[in-house]
Amino acid sequence: MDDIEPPFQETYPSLFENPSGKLAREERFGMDDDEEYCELPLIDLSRLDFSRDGSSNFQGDFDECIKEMGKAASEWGFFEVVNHGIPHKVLNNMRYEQKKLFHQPFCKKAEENFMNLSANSYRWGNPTATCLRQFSWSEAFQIPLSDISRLDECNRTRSSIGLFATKAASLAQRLAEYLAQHLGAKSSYFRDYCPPSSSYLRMNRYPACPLSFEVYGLMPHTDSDFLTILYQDQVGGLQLRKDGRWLSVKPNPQLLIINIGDLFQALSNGAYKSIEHRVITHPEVERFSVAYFYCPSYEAAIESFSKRAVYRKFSFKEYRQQVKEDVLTTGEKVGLSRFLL
Ligand SMILES: O=C(O)CCC(=O)C(=O)O
Ligand SMILES: [Fe+2]
Repeated sequence: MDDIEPPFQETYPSLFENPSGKLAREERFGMDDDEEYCELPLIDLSRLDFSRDGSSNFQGDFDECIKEMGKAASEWGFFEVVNHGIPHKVLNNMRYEQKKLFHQPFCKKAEENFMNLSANSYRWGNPTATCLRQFSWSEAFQIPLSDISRLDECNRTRSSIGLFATKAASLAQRLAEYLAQHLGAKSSYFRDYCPPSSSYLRMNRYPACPLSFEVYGLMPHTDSDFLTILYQDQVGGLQLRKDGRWLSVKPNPQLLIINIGDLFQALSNGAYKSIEHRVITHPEVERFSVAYFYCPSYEAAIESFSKRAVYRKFSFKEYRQQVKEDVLTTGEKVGLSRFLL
């Protein structure tokens, strides 16, 4: 059988020959010697649903739910949700198809026309890395929602991915609207500027990594969207930075993780936080996750709700171009601070 793994070490021998300085244990896990786990705020979204089982929830529960979300978005930039409305069957089918795709031979995945995806949809490692710390031991398919209908694998693959995307799109919009309302802002913004076709899915696979103390699964970053819905498996490895410490998120495939992206931080004038996060690798087990990135159209203007804006108005296109330029010239995304007034 052909190898499914991207040729990480073979392609970048100089990076891997003399691993320069390990990711020190305290850098991987925070100051303590042991991995430090955090309890993310867990929010039961059934309280948003007024007609569930024919019964109505109380307005008080609804308000409380939105308050909890707003608080989590401000204090953590991350929260977990249960009763989120995406059926487990949809999630399971998505994961099944994702595994099937990634378990194809590397040479097939890397083909230009694989599944009739747009060019550069498949990515792995980091071709511009100059040291191991900049390298990501992972592979991903990045799929704009507008590409899903033309996927030419079998129908089942297309419909499983499509169904997941449709459900995630509607959840993302609802959450964004409630989060905006919580700040007293107009929630119609999202309906007007975030058509489903401008969002995208990223399926991630983190192969077991023999050098798991040397290399990240995904480098530290913030997401360049309004919010992200993440569905991860049971392996674990996601960490977020809170108050200067890296904390690990306990994996629970029954829950979805929601995190605030840069654009919501700008829109909310810094009230909601786009938090840095990363993935560490596992020495023996592969890990899968899928992220839905809720984005506006390229032309959409991002402008703070507040009269005393701390960020200047910018378009999503401008933001993407700036990120791209910074990554090319400095090796890193600078992000929102570029747009501070
Ligand atoms: O795999 C994960 O847990 C995180 C993925 C992620 O942060 C991303 O794709 O932007
Ligand atoms: Fe991310």
